[in-house]
Amino acid sequence: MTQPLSGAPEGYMPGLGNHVATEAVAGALPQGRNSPQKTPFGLYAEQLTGTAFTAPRHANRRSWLYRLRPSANHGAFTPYDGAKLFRTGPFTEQPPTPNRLRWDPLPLPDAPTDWVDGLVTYVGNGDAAATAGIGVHLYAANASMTDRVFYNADGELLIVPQDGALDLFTEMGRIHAAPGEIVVIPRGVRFRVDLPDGSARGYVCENYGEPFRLPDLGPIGANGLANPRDFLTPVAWFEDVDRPVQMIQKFLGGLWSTQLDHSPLDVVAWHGNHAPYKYDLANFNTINTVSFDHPDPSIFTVLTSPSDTPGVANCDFVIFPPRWMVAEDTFRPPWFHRNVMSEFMGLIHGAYDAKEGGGFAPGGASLHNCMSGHGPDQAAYDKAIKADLKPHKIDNTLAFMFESRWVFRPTAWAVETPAMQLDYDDVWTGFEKGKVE
Ligand SMILES: O=C(O)Cc1cc(O)ccc1O
Ligand SMILES: [Fe+2]
Repeated sequence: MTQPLSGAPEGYMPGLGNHVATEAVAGALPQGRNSPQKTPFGLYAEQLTGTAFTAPRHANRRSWLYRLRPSANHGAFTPYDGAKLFRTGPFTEQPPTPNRLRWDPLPLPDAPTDWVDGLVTYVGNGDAAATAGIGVHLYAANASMTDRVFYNADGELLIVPQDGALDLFTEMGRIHAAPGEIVVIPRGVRFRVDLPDGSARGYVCENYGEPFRLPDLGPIGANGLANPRDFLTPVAWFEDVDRPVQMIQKFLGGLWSTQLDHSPLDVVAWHGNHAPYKYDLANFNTINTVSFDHPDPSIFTVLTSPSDTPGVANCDFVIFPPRWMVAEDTFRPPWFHRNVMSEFMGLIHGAYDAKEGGGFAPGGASLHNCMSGHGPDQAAYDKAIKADLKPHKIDNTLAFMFESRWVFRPTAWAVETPAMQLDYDDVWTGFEKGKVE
């Protein structure tokens, strides 16, 4: 097995977007060419692309997989009737709403439910067919995927565990992800999810658009925010399993299933740069003011999916990690604002500094769409204007935001569930009027 380079835990290779080569069995990887006439061990060579063949080199993503059987080796797909709350853009179930929405955490299911069936779509935007926009899902699961594998033809999946770790067995290797880490599974990569803690909850950003990449750093310089070497890609791993395995895919919103007589997680070796990866958000190098004012949260961008307009993201994945607050003569929490970009937020643990009055709980979620006024609740406001502005560490907290140029539309489930808080607007009532002489 390829051993990781220095610094990475065993089983992972450090770096993001690198062209790597890895084999689970020595000698499985063809040398010097991608598709030799005779492959080692009679493995089947297959190219998996994440971008068009002709995408510019800096954006081009593809990998070569060497597997026990060609992945074309399956029968017809028929409609799959599980995962009943999993939705895809265009989102038309509900009219777009300018209302600010907030949800209590998603309860764990009563019946045995695995990661795929436990996905619940809250909001989304764009259109998977147009390769623009994102779907935002939460999952609550209490069963591992046994003899079931999933892949998504509609986009990549950025998974944010909130409660309970995930063991992801992918075509390209194994990833263990605990709350505080994130995982990205590229479009098309097949995987199943085990729940080592027995149950799990978390968030998923399904990205129909340009794959996530690191943001440019501009005047910050060559280092900072999420550093490339902290991203971890698994080494090759495979299972040689000859028994019935159900393969589910999502294809333009439709869920389809087919039965294989083997596990499709049978890639013995691979090379390329289209691969899953994980990242521990604790490694984020947080940059903030050391003088005054509250900078825009774009300084907290971990990954960005650009749109075709420079600087205007299809989706930015932004975090609000533990950090020192030192700003002088400054209202330190998020200010009141109305944004052109739309914001979906979640909380992994702790409390969020703009909401002191309760209601935004770990596992909960909120939506503030384009031009919807929002910001600190009254408790956060009152505390901040009275605060003694000593250096203060905001600790034991981890919130995040999926921010998008496209307005989010809720699903029917999201506005009908009792988890939606009907009184969210009230957090901005009761502010005392300013007194003008
Ligand atoms: O609305 C939010 O809480 C997210 C947010 C945080 C911040 O520090 C500045 C702007 C912003 O939208
Ligand atoms: Fe905001």
